[in-house]
Amino acid sequence: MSKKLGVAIVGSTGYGGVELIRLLASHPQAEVTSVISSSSAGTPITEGYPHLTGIREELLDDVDAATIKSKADVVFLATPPGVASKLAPELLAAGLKVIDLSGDFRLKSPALYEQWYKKPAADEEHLGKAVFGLSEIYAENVRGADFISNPGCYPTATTLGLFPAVKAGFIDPATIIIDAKSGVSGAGRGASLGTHYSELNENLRAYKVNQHQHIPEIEMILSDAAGAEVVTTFTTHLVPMTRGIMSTMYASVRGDRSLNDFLELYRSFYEGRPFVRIRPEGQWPATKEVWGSNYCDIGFALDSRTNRITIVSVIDNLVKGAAGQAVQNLNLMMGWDETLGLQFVPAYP
Ligand SMILES: NC(=O)C1=CN([C@@H]2O[C@H](COP(=O)(O)OP(=O)(O)OC[C@H]3O[C@@H](n4cnc5c(N)ncnc54)[C@H](OP(=O)(O)O)[C@@H]3O)[C@@H](O)[C@H]2O)C=CC1
Ligand SMILES: CC(=O)N[C@@H](CCC(=O)OP(=O)(O)O)C(=O)O
Repeated sequence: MSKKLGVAIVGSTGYGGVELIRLLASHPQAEVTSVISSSSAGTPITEGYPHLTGIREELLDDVDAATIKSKADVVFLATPPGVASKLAPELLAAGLKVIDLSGDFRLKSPALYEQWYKKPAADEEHLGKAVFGLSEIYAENVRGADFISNPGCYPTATTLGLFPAVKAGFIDPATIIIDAKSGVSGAGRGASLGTHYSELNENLRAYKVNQHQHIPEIEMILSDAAGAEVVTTFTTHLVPMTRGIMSTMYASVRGDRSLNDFLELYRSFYEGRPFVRIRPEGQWPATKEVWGSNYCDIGFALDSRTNRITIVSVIDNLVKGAAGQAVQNLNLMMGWDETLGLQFVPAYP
């Protein structure tokens, strides 16, 4: 049997990192050879994650480029904003391929990053080198690349739902309004006032209204689809559930289009892309229907009274929104079938 590709995970003690461990455990061509922690090196990962007992018993490694290179060929960075901007250049210089799950390399303008993330941006040279990996849209750029910037969870659900209609001119981009909701694992493992049980349970709250760091990322993708600058309204809500994102999008339809025109457009746009599933008329996707899987499910309704389209797009934030899409990008980078290690049936109910 041929040797598998060695993969290291920085931030393996976080939710994105531990989801990478789960997905890569059944990957036929890649294996995790180093799980890394900046704060708990030398302790077993099972201390923080007993569900990995008997699956990953080794000790956590320290963050060190030379050690990572001695154990792996590809490194995933599942770290908070502001870490990859410093670490990725060192890892690339050591000869590693890098897939960054954070927002550090998505926006190409340092000023825009600093405006929305309120942190110093990565250097312009590396911002220019990072390939933005929204897999279904930019697969051609990802194939053969060495450095991938994985998209955000909300931008993935939102732009997969909007891109074909904007690109085809079926909707007026200036009229788009995006109403998005996320489960709490989207905020990572660290506890905070807004995410602890009694604040979250039996509650629904809007947050970061008009200030969310994913707004410029969504606008970057929609502007690419439109071929002109698009600005948009995007409101996020925290839902008392663990996993899942639903983006509900509204826009005015251009010209005389039927619902069937939209269904045909989307089916043809995503033909051969197994992780996007277009729902038939009248069937609305729900977050549970993609739970634990790499699917993005999209449903539509056209209101003839207002001539507005409603598009609902759902993903699992930790899979298609983070670790799953990162593995999909690994597959594309390596020239493998993009579904390797990702053929999970959603866990239902
Ligand atoms: N959760 C989600 O649904 C999604 C998350 N993302 C992005 O992915 C990244 C990871 O998110 P998530 O896993 O949820 O976050 P978590 O907070 O759960 O985990 C982040 C991990 O990063 C490690 N870390 C912290 N500081 C450093 C450092 N200076 N150097 C190296 N490692 C460090 C920590 O582990 P340790 O202390 O052991 O080093 C921590 O466990 C974030 O940028 C997030 O925005 C993107 C899409 C979706
Ligand atoms: C529920 C929740 O709090 N979600 C986070 C998603 C953070 C994230 O994934 O941030 P980057 O993609 O920018 O790294 C948020 O809304 O900020």
